[in-house]
Amino acid sequence: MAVYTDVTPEELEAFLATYELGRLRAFKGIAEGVENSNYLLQTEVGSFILTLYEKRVNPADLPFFIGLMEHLARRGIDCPQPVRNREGVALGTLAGRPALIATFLLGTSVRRPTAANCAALGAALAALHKAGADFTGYSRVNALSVAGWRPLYDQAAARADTVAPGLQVLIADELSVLEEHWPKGLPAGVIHADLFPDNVFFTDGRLSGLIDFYFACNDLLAYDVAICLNAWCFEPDGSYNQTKGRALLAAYGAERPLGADEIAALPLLARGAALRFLLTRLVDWLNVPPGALVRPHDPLEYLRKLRFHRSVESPRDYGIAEGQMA
Ligand SMILES: Nc1ncnc2c1ncn2[C@@H]1O[C@H](COP(=O)(O)OP(=O)(O)OP(=O)(O)O)[C@@H](O)[C@H]1O
Ligand SMILES: N[C@@H](CCO)C(=O)O
Repeated sequence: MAVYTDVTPEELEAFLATYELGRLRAFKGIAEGVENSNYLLQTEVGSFILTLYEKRVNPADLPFFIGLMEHLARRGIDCPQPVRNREGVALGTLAGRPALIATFLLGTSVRRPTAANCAALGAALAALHKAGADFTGYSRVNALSVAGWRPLYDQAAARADTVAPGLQVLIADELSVLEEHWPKGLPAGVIHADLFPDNVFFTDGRLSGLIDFYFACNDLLAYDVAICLNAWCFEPDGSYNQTKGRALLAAYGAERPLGADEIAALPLLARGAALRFLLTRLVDWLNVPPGALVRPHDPLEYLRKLRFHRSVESPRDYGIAEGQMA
């Protein structure tokens, strides 16, 4: 995350007094991430994460996110647990923002995922999809699926070529193709939609937790797989690592076999996922708020990934095993 909204110790102490978490011992802003403001809190009873929701989070969606984290935890998924205040309410207001305290998960994220990490991630993603299947109390449309990309393009188009020559036309072309051919009718359910390595914790080499559910929504399950192929299976030099892709896809498929229609759609879904992150990164890159403690992500990383997906000829190029093809 990042810190966009400053909180004073007095404000925080008054907020904490409404919870059964004891007195505040220490707190500090967390620089990682780009979306919301996050603080690590130490209180008399332990460590917690305080999140203040920023621009991309619609307050109306917060009951979905909070309900989902509670549901997944009940289904055995290791994820942060919203902490309820003395009145039994999880969501509060602090420094003028919607605010949530959640449990702190142990573990660290990996910077350079190995094939074994990718396999663990694939299995955890499938487990998440299965655990989300009976989360029916709330639903949330994916605001950052294909219908949401053109508005992002419109925000960035005029200045896109300042980031890379020719970028505006490339995105416009890609958008037209994806809008016309985006798959319909594939299996859908609750997806995480942002399960990057920085949102997955490992302890002693074992996957120990998933965080950051603030893009979770109801969408195509295979789109979540495509997001993870983008986020986990490329090397720093921009090349796709088929061994990592194979590990991720095989471990996912062992828990939740992909259908032939989902496999056939993978190249297009991966293109869409690359465009989604290219667009949000581009908009953020062009609009860093003055004074914010944030490091914007490089949009061009996703331009390179998009180019790879455009060159793919078959789902086999991602490492789908023969046995997984119909
Ligand atoms: N429940 C938690 N337990 C432990 N650490 C956490 C927890 N939630 C967040 N963090 C820490 O805060 C950092 C930022 O959190 P998070 O990834 O949710 O932020 P974000 O702004 O939504 O980021 P992103 O750019 O991934 O969308 C994480 O990298 C992690 O170090
Ligand atoms: N995971 C995203 C940031 C949060 O949406 C990215 O790397 O662009």
